[in-house]
Amino acid sequence: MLMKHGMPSRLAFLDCAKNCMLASSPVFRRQQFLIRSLGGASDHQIHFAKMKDLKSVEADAESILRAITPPLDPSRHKGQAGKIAVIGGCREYTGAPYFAAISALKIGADLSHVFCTKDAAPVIKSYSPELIVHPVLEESYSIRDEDKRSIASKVLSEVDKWMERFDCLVIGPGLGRDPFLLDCVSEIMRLAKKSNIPMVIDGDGLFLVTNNLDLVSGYALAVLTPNVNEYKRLVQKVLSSEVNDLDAPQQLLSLAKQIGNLTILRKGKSDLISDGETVKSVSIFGSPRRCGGQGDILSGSVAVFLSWARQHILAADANTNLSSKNPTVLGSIAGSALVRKAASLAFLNKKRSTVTGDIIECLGRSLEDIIPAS
Ligand SMILES: NC(=O)C1=CN([C@@H]2O[C@H](COP(=O)(O)OP(=O)(O)OC[C@H]3O[C@@H](n4cnc5c(N)ncnc54)[C@H](O)[C@@H]3O)[C@@H](O)[C@H]2O)[C@@H](O)CC1
Ligand SMILES: Nc1ncnc2c1ncn2[C@@H]1O[C@H](COP(=O)(O)OP(=O)(O)OP(=O)(O)O)[C@@H](O)[C@H]1O
Ligand SMILES: [Mg+2]
Repeated sequence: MLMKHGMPSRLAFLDCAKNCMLASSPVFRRQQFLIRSLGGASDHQIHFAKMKDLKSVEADAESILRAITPPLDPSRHKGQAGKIAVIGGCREYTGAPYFAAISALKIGADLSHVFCTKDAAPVIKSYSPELIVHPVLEESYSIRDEDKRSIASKVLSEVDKWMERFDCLVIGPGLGRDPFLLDCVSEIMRLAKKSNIPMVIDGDGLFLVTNNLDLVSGYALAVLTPNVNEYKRLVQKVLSSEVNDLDAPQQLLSLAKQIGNLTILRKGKSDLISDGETVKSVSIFGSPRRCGGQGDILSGSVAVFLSWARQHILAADANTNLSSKNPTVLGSIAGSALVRKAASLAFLNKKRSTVTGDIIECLGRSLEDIIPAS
């Protein structure tokens, strides 16, 4: 029924208007109720059946958290519990990289770095003396065209000096979308891949990789953590289709497989995690507050747990008891579960006024409830 330029015909328009009126009429709603009572499969029932499938893949997140969280052993030295670097923070956004980096420390990482623009650095430093902040990135507005090449190579060498020390990078919280800055970050990602450093990619990092899939394609140590918008863009780009909520696990599996078996953590009412081989869900009760910044806590948390899962798997050799031995999946499950638990605890205290900082303050206690420090 489409005419030239993809415009619907008048007939189709009338049909659609009739259906809308029908759907809202009391007679139609009563008919639907009768069909449901008599056993006809309504959309709701089909949806419920799929939700039941989804339940069967619920991860045993607490066991994973217990298995991969390292003991507080006095013989360990600084750095062994993890060194994380967040690549993000620009003129507009200074909160997001701070949330990601401080969350990593509050969970138990030893060192947390932030690589951000020169403008953002003093602001992020002023939030916390705990973070190591490198003012190395540049946006187009602050440089001349003829200087771009030399500045790009300077940025890269500044980050390269540190690269081998990191257990995981978080790419994207508050990064912005400046083309020059994103070109530099693409090069940083290529460096990280060469050194086999895991990467959690979030926020504007997802904007970058959705348009440049080669940056992560086939890299098993990458985790993408899309929110609803970011997931939609990824599905449209990679699968050339729309998001299918009725078959969410299957679609996520195809997406992860298609990009080359990296791990995707799809955030939502339940978080879904897939590496293209399996799909797990984390449905622990979280918070009904949707204040900005909760995804940033998650990206920093996944980075820490991913590093711990890698250490655990290496140390435990083949004897480890975990059903998934993919550290990116284990790290995603652990991060998702802990952030949701912390969000629910924060909401218990603060109700409607819960903000991201309140959730960060609950990370420690939430982990303590699962695996006490002593
Ligand atoms: N306190 C902070 O500093 C926070 C910063 N945040 C950062 O904010 C940035 C955006 O994240 P969101 O979760 O809001 O992103 P979303 O993709 O969910 O949407 C952001 C907004 O940008 C619009 N948009 C979509 N495509 C665009 C494009 N190509 N160019 C310009 N605008 C576009 C969307 O319509 C939406 O209104 C990320 O860097 C993220 O990390 C958030 O994490 C929230 C907290
Ligand atoms: N409807 C929901 N119910 C419960 N928890 C949710 C819901 N939606 C998201 N979450 C949880 O909130 C956290 C952040 O997800 P969200 O989709 O808000 O990320 P985001 O949009 O990237 O956040 P940010 O503002 O940091 O960019 C995740 O831990 C996710 O599990
Ligand atoms: Mg986000």
